Amino acid sequence: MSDEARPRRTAVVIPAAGRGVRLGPGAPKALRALNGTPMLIHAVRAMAASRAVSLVVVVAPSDGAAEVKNLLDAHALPERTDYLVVPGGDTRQESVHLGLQALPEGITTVLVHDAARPLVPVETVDAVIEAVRDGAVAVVPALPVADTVKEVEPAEQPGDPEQVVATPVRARLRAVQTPQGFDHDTLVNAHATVALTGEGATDDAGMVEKLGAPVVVVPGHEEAFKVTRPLDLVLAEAVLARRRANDGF
Ligand SMILES: Nc1ccn([C@@H]2O[C@H](COP(=O)(O)OP(=O)(O)OP(=O)(O)O)[C@@H](O)[C@H]2O)c(=O)n1
Ligand SMILES: C[C@](O)(CO)[C@H](O)COP(=O)(O)O
Repeated sequence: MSDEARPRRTAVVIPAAGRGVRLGPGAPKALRALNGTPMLIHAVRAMAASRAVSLVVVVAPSDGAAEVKNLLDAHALPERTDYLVVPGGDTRQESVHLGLQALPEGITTVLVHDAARPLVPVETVDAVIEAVRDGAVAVVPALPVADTVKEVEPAEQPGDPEQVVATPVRARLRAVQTPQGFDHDTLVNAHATVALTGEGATDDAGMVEKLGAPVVVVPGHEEAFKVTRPLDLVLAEAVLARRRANDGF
């Protein structure tokens, strides 16, 4: 079968194995509730809302795969989408790598989406998928940066102040979100390469950049923010309350 005739199957890997240290003590972050439903379930629903997504691979805390399987079984999820759960690793990068290894043959487009970004709208998910299907090998949703960003030299001694070394031009900076979208073989190759060199990256597109491949930007969304610190939980609950109020009219 020629490449053009291959059916285009899209899978999402959801790294959900983090502890959520910055959120404070409690259950692993992905299992914390937002409006009574675990953050992970919101994130899975956000991905499965796209009709293009046929498989969701959840990368669970290494000691919590059974609990996550039970959670997925207990919540109503679209029938057109299949779900797999695999145990995660010590870093986000390792967890995504383990999720990629669980993908079956025939997947052509892969999205990687943080469980910690539970409220991303389906329009953003579809825009990422469309850009990959239009030929981009890597796609990131991104927003302009609101604050001025400084590059600093870390303090030499604990307690010493950091020194500013540069102020990048803000108009050229973007805050990148997830889901990030990829041609399957490009992402698998990028992860294999960084695993060999030992070089890390804080997002998956960063690994593709290390291969020298182009990364395309599509508009991100304010509601795709990452739940990282306690105040983000307050914002997430407020977004959900606004959605409920809008649905009510
Ligand atoms: N070993 C890890 C670490 C992180 N993640 C996932 O990567 C996403 C983004 O990471 P982040 O927001 O940094 O989550 P945590 O690592 O849980 O946060 P913290 O650094 O505060 O502990 C989250 O969905 C998280 O569950 C993962 O799957 N495996
Ligand atoms: C992938 C990511 O969400 C893009 O902004 C981000 O890099 C994750 O970083 P974290 O340190 O794991 O929160």
